[in-house]
Amino acid sequence: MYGVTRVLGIDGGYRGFYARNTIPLTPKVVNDIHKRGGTILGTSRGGHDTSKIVHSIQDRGINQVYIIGGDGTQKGASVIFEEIRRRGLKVVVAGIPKTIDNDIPVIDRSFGFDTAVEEAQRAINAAHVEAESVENGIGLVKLMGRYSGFIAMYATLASRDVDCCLIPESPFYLDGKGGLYEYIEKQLKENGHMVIVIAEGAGQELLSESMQQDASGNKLLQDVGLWISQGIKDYFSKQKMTINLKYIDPTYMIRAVPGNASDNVYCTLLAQSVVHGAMAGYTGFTSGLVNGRQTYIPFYRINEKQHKVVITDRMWARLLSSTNQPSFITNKEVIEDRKEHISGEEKNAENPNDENCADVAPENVNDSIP
Ligand SMILES: Nc1ncnc2c1ncn2[C@@H]1O[C@H](COP(=O)(O)OP(=O)(O)O)[C@@H](O)[C@H]1O
Ligand SMILES: O=P(O)(O)OC[C@H]1O[C@](O)(COP(=O)(O)O)[C@@H](O)[C@@H]1O
Repeated sequence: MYGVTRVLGIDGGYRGFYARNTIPLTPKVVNDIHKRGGTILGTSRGGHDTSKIVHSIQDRGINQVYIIGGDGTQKGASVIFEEIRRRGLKVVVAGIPKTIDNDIPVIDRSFGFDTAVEEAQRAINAAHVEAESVENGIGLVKLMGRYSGFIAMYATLASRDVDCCLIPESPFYLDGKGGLYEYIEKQLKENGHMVIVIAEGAGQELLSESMQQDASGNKLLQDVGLWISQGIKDYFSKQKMTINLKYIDPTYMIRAVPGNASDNVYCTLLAQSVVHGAMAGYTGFTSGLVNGRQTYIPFYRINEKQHKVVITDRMWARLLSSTNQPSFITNKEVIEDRKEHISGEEKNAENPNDENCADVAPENVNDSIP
């Protein structure tokens, strides 16, 4: 449509700009990639050297850069965009949101999320079958989600076999009245089995803090699944009650599957519209669906904050009423949280540019660069 003759793939994330050879991308090369998991380009953490990246873009004569990744990647893209602007180059920088955690704000969802929720059903089903087959069976499934519990929340809502869903946004406690152990005991006494879903970032404040980071600076989390399995076993052993706990960690198996039909359609839509935006001369934006509509969102809006489950919102309330689990929070905390949320919304209403991306426009490379 646009008569482009050369498309280069950057191998292995940001460091691939300056440390690796490029991969020529032709229609033949990319024809089947939606049927495979992972990435033919490779991925990495760390290695964002802005100056070297922009030098490489200049040296190779690249005039449009499309960057696919999560919140860290979008931040990196924004820094590249600023440097390109500072150097006065006529190069478009556009982002495509990709993370199964769904922690990118503004957009309806990032691609891969829907697939992850669907694939998580297999693990939850297995946990349910195992738990139901034995006396006092507990099936425990860990799902991804460092800071945002969307996969756990949606997988729980979709399955309806889950009795308790624990996410990073909803602090919980273990012992005493209203605590997790009391709830598990009640469920086992009433139903003889139960299924728990836990997001990898849930309850991290209860574990000893890890000081380790990955190359991108993300904190390396402790395995909350193993930790809570042990806690549950210890509790019931003290209660002299026999339980059968099966812990399933399907996290990388879920991340490695090919996208489902809905994610494939979403990718087509994102890919086509990001190219149309770049060809129209827009730059410094991420492409994404907002309330079902295709939009171009300036980097500064995408990078403002992380998208998280709001535990005083309806979706979490729906989850609580479908699992019947305790909310682990007091009324006072709900009121405080709600107040905070509402005051945030009011602030945005006063300044719609802060929250409504329809009112903010990305830059046009032809206008902004001399
Ligand atoms: N604030 C930042 N500025 C520049 N580069 C960043 C920033 N945050 C992350 N990056 C880079 O973005 C890449 C991806 O970030 P990472 O956090 O690993 O994954 P994700 O994009 O999935 O959140 C890494 O190469 C990392 O170095
Ligand atoms: O491959 P790694 O480095 O172990 O990544 C694991 C992390 O990647 C994720 O799947 C996605 O996180 P990011 O979006 O930050 O890359 C997390 O849920 C998980 O903690």
